[in-house]
Amino acid sequence: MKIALGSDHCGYELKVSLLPYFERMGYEVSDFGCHSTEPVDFPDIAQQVCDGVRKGSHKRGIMFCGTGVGAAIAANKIPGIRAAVCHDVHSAHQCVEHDDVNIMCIGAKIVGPWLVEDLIQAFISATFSSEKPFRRRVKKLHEMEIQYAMELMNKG
Ligand SMILES: O=C(CO)[C@H](O)[C@H](O)[C@H](O)COP(=O)(O)O
Repeated sequence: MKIALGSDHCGYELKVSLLPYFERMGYEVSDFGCHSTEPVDFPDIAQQVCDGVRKGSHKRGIMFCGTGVGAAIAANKIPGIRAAVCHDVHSAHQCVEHDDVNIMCIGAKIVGPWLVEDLIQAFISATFSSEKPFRRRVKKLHEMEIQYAMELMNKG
């Protein structure tokens, strides 16, 4: 599974510290930035990471900012993206199993170096459930995207 990575300046060091972990686990990753601790704006990075996922070159994405919150807000603006802040292992797998989350957002200033590996492992190993209620709900999320996009277009 190819994974798109991204961070802002607050998440940069944690993201980079995880590169040996990804290699050890045999996960193929692309780093869409940022590439230093120079301040950047998380929406710019979220766009890069999410484009990798929605265009299909990467199956899932993982983003790191200070809290994970800004990254998740930005990612959820992008059609086809379902992003969640996950700071516990149960959410990290259930968000995929029930909600087909494709971008996990982590607060680099909130979680520690051991927990983050468990979060990533849970997120990457999980698969979307084939049960009807979960499929129906994700379909509704998709329909909401279309509905609100149409509203905007009709406003001209
Ligand atoms: O946590 C974040 C957004 O939810 C981001 O990491 C921001 O960068 C955070 O707001 C910190 O910003 P600053 O420019 O480093 O003060």
